[in-house]
Amino acid sequence: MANYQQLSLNHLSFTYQHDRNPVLDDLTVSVPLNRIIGIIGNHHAGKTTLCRVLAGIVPQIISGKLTGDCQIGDQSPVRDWPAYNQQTGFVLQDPHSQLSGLADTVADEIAFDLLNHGVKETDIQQRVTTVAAQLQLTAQLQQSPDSLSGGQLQRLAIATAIVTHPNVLILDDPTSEMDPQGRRDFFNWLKTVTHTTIVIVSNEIDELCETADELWILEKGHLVSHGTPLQVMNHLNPEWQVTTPMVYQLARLMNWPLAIKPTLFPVTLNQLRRCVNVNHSNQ
Ligand SMILES: Nc1ncnc2c1ncn2[C@@H]1O[C@H](COP(=O)(O)OP(=O)(O)OP(=O)(O)O)[C@@H](O)[C@H]1O
Repeated sequence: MANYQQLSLNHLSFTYQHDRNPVLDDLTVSVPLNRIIGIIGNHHAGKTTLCRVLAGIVPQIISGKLTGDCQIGDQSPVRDWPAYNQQTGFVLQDPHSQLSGLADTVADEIAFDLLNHGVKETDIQQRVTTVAAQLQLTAQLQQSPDSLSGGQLQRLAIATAIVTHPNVLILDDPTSEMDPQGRRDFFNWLKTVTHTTIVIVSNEIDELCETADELWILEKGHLVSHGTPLQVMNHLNPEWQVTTPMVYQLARLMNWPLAIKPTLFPVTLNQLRRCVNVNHSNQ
C-alpha cells in the first residue's frame, strides 16, 4: 500500500530527448515528508535533472523519457501533473531565469504568482512583507529587480518560490552567488522552515551537514548513497570524490570519534563539541 507521508522515488530513470543514455538511472529511495534532503555529487552527476523531475519540469516542459515514479505525499507528476505542480516551489540554478521580467519592483515580483492565483490584495501585501523580512529583502522592496546583487537576486528567487506556501521546496544551488555571511543566514533560515519538504542541491558541505536530515549522493546518474549526514560522510567511497565537512576532517586528524559510536567521526559542530569534551575529560 502506498505511504502518503513520504517522498519516494521508485526505480526512477530519465533520458533527455535525443540522448541515448539515462541521466538518472534507476533511483529508488524514500524519506518521510517535512525533512531537509541535501543532494551532492560531482559535475554532471544528474543533480539538476533530479530537481527538474521533482519539480515536474521534466518531462512535461523539458522533453525526455521518464520511467518509474516519483511521489511526494499523495501526488505524482507522472499520474497528475497539474495537481502535483501546485504543491511544489522550485528555485533554479540561475535566478535570472526564474523571474518574470515583467515586474517593476521587488515587491511586484514577489507578488506575481499570487496575483495570478487570484489571492486577495490585503493577503498579498501581508505575504510579501513577511517573505521579504524572512529573506532580508525589506529594504529592497521598492527597488527594481535589475538593481539587485547576485545574492539578493537569489534571495528574491527564493522569495517568489516560497510566497505561494509550497509543501515541497526544491532549491538548485541557491547560494552560489551569496557571500559567506549571506550563505550562513540562508542556511540558518532554512532550519526555521516548517511543514515543508526541502530538497537542496549545494556544494556547501559544512552547512549541508549542519542542516540536512538526509544526504543523497549522485554519481553518474546513480544514487550511490543516502542516509543521515553522519552515516553518509562516514561511509564514502573515495571514487566518488566527495568533499567532507571541516568538522569531520578535523575529528579524523585528531582522532576524536563519537563517544557513543566510536567507529564514526562527527560531521556537525555539536557532535564535535561532545567528542572534544569527552576527550578532554579522559586526559
Ligand atoms: N536540457 C538538457 N538536454 C540534454 N542534456 C542535458 C540537459 N540538461 C542537462 N543535460 C545533461 O545531463 C547530464 C546531467 O546534467 P545535470 O545538469 O543534471 O547534472 P548536475 O549534477 O546538476 O551538474 P552540475 O553540477 O554541473 O550542475 C549532463 O551530461 C548534461 O549535459
